[in-house]
Amino acid sequence: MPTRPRLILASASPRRLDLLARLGLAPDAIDPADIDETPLKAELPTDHARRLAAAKAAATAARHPGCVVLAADTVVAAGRRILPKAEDADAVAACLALLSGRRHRVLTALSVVDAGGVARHRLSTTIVAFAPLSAAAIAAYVEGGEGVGKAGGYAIQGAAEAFVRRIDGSHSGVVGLPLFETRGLLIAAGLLEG
Ligand SMILES: Cc1cn([C@H]2C[C@H](O)[C@@H](COP(=O)(O)OP(=O)(O)OP(=O)(O)O)O2)c(=O)[nH]c1=O
Repeated sequence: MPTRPRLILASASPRRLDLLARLGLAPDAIDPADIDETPLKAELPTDHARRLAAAKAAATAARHPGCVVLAADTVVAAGRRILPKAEDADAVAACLALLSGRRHRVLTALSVVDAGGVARHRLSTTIVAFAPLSAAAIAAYVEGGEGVGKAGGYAIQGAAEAFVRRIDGSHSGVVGLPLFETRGLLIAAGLLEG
């Protein structure tokens, strides 16, 4: 039986590690790519997510020839607008005020470079509908501190799931690693049985 290639997770995100474990996989190494995540001028959210996931995978794969490398990028988009990773409490409040009572997209782009150096890509798109949020509800969420550092200023895996009226797509995709698409790419890379 051929030996399975080593798996490198090109991500510093503990959430992605946990989600990978749900596929029965533990990476042989974690080696995040350190790339500039600034959107290009007028870059569309889907293009941005795809570009960053591919760049993360390529940067890490260059350091691990002969290994399978998995990278992802999650973007919260309101229309054509890319929401920032909320830097502080004010940014979290601004994101939630923008998302209140409306639908937005959460895009997670995946890139897997296989042991032969072939890159494959997938995009998971999820529509999330938020309830209208009162100033008090936003203040309480900001106070909890969960939204800082998160794309779009919230984390569905925490208290913010209570704001979600409806989700169409992939819950794991919103958290950061869509399991359906990840499984497909890892089967193609020979790391999982089809
Ligand atoms: C919308 C949403 C975002 N997020 C956050 C986590 C991240 O801060 C952000 C996505 O940022 P990413 O740049 O995709 O990932 P990362 O910076 O966490 O890790 P790496 O680049 O090393 O892979 O989205 C959640 O955790 N839950 C959610 O529901």
